[in-house]
Amino acid sequence: MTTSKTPLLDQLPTPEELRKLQPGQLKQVAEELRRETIDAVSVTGGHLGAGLGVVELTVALHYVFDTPRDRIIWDVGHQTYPHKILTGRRDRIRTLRMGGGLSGFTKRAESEYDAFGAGHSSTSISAGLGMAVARDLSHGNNHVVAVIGDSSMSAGMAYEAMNNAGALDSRLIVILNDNDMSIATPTGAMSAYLARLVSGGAYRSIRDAAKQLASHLPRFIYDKARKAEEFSRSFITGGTMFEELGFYYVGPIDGHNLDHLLPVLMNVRDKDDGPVLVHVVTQKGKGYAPAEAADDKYHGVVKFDVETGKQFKPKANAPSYTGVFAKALVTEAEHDDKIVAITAAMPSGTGLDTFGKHFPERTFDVAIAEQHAVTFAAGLACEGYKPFCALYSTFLQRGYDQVVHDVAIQHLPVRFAIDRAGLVGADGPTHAGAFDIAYLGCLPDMVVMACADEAELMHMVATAVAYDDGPIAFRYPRGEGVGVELPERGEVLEIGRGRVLREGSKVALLSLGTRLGEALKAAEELDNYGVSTTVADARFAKPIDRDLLRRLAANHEVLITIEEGSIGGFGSQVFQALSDDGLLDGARGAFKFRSMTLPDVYIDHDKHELMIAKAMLDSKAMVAKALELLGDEKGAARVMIA
Ligand SMILES: Cc1ncc(C[n+]2csc(CCOP(=O)(O)OP(=O)(O)O)c2C)c(N)n1
Ligand SMILES: CC(=O)[C@@H](O)[C@H](O)COP(=O)(O)O
Ligand SMILES: [Mg+2]
Repeated sequence: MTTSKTPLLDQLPTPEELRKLQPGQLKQVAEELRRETIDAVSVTGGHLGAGLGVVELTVALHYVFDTPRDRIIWDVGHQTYPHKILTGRRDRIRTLRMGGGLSGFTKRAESEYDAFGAGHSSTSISAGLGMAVARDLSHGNNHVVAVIGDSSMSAGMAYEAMNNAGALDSRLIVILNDNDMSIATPTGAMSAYLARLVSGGAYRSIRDAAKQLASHLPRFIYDKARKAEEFSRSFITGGTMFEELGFYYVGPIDGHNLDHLLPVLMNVRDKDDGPVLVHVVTQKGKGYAPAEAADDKYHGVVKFDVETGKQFKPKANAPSYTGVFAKALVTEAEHDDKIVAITAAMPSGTGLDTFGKHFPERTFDVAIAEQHAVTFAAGLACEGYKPFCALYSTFLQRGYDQVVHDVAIQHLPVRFAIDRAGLVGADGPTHAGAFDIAYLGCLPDMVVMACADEAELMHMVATAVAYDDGPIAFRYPRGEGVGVELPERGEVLEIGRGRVLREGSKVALLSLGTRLGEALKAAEELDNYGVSTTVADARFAKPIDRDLLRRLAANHEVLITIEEGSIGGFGSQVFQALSDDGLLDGARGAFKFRSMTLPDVYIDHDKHELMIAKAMLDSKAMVAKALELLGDEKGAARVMIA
């Protein structure tokens, strides 16, 4: 009979059972929960460090609060693997981030314990305030708790929410999970401020003594003492900014010590008025030596050996697009001292950590503040610099109004290096770079490029450096390139000019971005059906190469565009151009145009290649589409079932 490594956790399928335990048993629950989390992520990969840092907090929250009736909202949601194990999903935790398996973030459709979906940071307080106000409007009495990290607290949205919560004086609990970490080392004044609060030893001891004394006094004296205590606090620590925003600040307390966590959480739970912020200090990667020792605290890991912590990183067959971008930008910056680079708390993810090693004074990590990053870049561009704003496609969505209002309308030459464009695999729909072609292509005066491979990416970096007539963006996917030979330095491309790679006469496949490889494969396959196929690489989603379009429309029966982007993107631009040029006015059936895009749905996480097949954007789907348009429906059907 195998003895379980988690005997107590085995008896806790949901928080109901957890809440029946004695407080003294919770330490063991936390130990077992940490062990289970490490073991699960060792076989799935995913976000580990953040979850390890909130094991005790997770246990304490589900013990003190009547979840799911009391709402717990986790910011970003990458730290919720322990939460998922405790809330009825332990049996599926080893399907994490796999096709058909658990999401790597909170997801309302996945569990009633996931009060709010996440993936992007700094949304928890806004969502929590919404739920608190809804409770008050319907005369409810449940609690609402938002758990937000120190870096997620650096985003403007968090302040908008706290400002409003303070003004409404809503009963809302915010737990600031301060592990002094983001993905990389923390940046910004907020981090320094929190460090001051945490290190204010004098503050803690005086305040603790005053609290002890005050809690035994009659209410009216207690209120006076509380005012005095706030004065002492403001006197000692300059007043917590959170209190200036209308929050009652509690802390900092040790977020790994259940003897501290439980009484404080019970107190704030039973405090019946206004917003409270509990400042807990934790350690990212806590309790797992390889994570504690790592610079990134094992923020994001692939499968690994539990004993040694050694990650099983797959051997790369080609350089990553991110790495090629970073190297190309370094090369360009060696020739142009006006080039500066901006990241929003993603230095390693965007490759700007590499750029920063070469040009530290020209590299800016603005923390999780994409809106600020864009307008900060606009300011730099006003003064003649060449700012490369390197953001994931999905995170650029957070700064969209700034792109329109502060950059495009003012024709400012900001360069947008859009990483993680297209489907991103395990992170799923919250992180998909699905919409950038659509949301940028509709902006007057915006140039939008998409590279077909890593050599093309180098050319686009060089083109962006040279282009000073307004904003320009280039998109590239997560992961490895295709393994093409790389030039020493990128060549400047002619704006708005595509290229033909294969000449045919019946079908034209006009690809944008990295679908080109599959388009060339499709053309080879169509040869077997006697269908002569042209393959062209658009290179630009905007401005459209109208000459190329006219040529393809005039010389082929069928034109198909392909892009790893949503509806409303490149295909729509092409449709607009074809119709404007009267190229769709011919006799019925004379010329057919179709646009292959991501389907108009949110595609759940899976391996990238499986998501692409599901999205019908692989070579098989292209062949089937061409045959269908040529009237060979049977051939098309055969292709799809093969
Ligand atoms: C809007 C947005 N920008 C960037 C990210 C990428 N990101 C994911 S987690 C993370 C760091 C979060 O740090 P913190 O809030 O301190 O949580 P911790 O990982 O330390 O627990 C970042 C920048 C994101 N999820 N959302
Ligand atoms: C939680 C979060 O938003 C980031 O950690 C993101 O998952 C990183 O994505 P990549 O793995 O593509 O860099
Ligand atoms: Mg942190």
